[in-house]
Amino acid sequence: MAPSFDSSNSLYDFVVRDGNGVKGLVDSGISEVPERYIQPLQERMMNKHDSRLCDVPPIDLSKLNGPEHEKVVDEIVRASETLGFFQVVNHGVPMELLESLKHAAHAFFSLAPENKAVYGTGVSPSPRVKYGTSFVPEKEKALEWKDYISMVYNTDEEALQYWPNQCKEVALDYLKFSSKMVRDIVEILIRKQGAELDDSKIEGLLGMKMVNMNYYPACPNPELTVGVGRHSDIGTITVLLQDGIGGLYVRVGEENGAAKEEWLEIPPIPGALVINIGDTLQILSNGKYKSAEHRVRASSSESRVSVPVFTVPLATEKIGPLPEVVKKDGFARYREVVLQDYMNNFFGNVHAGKKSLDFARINIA
Ligand SMILES: O=C(O)CCC(=O)C(=O)O
Ligand SMILES: [Fe+2]
Repeated sequence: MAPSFDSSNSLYDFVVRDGNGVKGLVDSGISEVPERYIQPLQERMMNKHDSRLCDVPPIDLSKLNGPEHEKVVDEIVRASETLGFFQVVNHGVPMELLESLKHAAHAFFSLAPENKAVYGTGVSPSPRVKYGTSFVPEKEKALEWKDYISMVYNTDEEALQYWPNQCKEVALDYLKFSSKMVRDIVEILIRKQGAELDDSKIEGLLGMKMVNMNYYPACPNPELTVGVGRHSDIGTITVLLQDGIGGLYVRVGEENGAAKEEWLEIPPIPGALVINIGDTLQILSNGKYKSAEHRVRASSSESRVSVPVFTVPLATEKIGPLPEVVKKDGFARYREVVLQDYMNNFFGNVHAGKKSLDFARINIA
């Protein structure tokens, strides 16, 4: 018997406060998306078959170590300057680990609600581990159809002590195996802007790492809601593992020649990882690299999981356009910001496309 939520508040309490999440809502037997999840018309995502697939072939990262080095560098730079999204293969993360990560995500979200709720805000045994739902539910008019667990890396010991048993080992391995690729790509992109950063500056830019596991339960009316609303990520780059269900879309902007707003689907490619540029690289490059605006459609048939690793500068780091680029351009598009302030602004507001960048933007008359 499906529960009746006689007010929007009782639904909010069930999903958010009591930690049942969207998964709990679906498991309770609902047959349609509750009012609280219905997005305004302009944010809804139309039928899956109405949009084009992004057909750019994945970039083979192993070729960075061979005679085609420059060609691969160009592919990475070009993708970062246009869509801000690309896929990579031969990336150094073992295939079996990718499979284990998807299983681990399902294992964690299959736990009984009370076993996930122990990682909720205010009760989690570590401030660096957080289970939640939607993005900032206390501020959102319409909630997002997603539950997540987020794990910020500090030390191995801490991760093994506090991250959930169902996923801690694989999440830690994933973070380690992907770190080299993240560093290589970020170094390539910075060098292409004519800047040489010393090791300590690079470490500062890559200083904070967070692994998330996202869970999007099968949804009775995917056309009325969103899995994740339009946003850009705030860090340097994000590495994302998606399963085979699909539903990740990136916005093609006017700068890429689109006449009107268009969203391309980033198709699941077995064994590939998705890379997207975050706000930090857009700011550092004075706008040359495009932090990608993206969103996720809920799926009607099966639950979907995705596992991003976010690489973000240290909270104390000051981020501004690289002096070499400002010199070439003759002006700065962004002011220098302290990353902690930038994050507080991002996590304190609902998803709203690339509005997060306004926090650092200098309005040029
Ligand atoms: O699930 C996905 O494919 C993307 C998720 C995402 O954009 C995020 O977690 O920032
Ligand atoms: Fe994202």
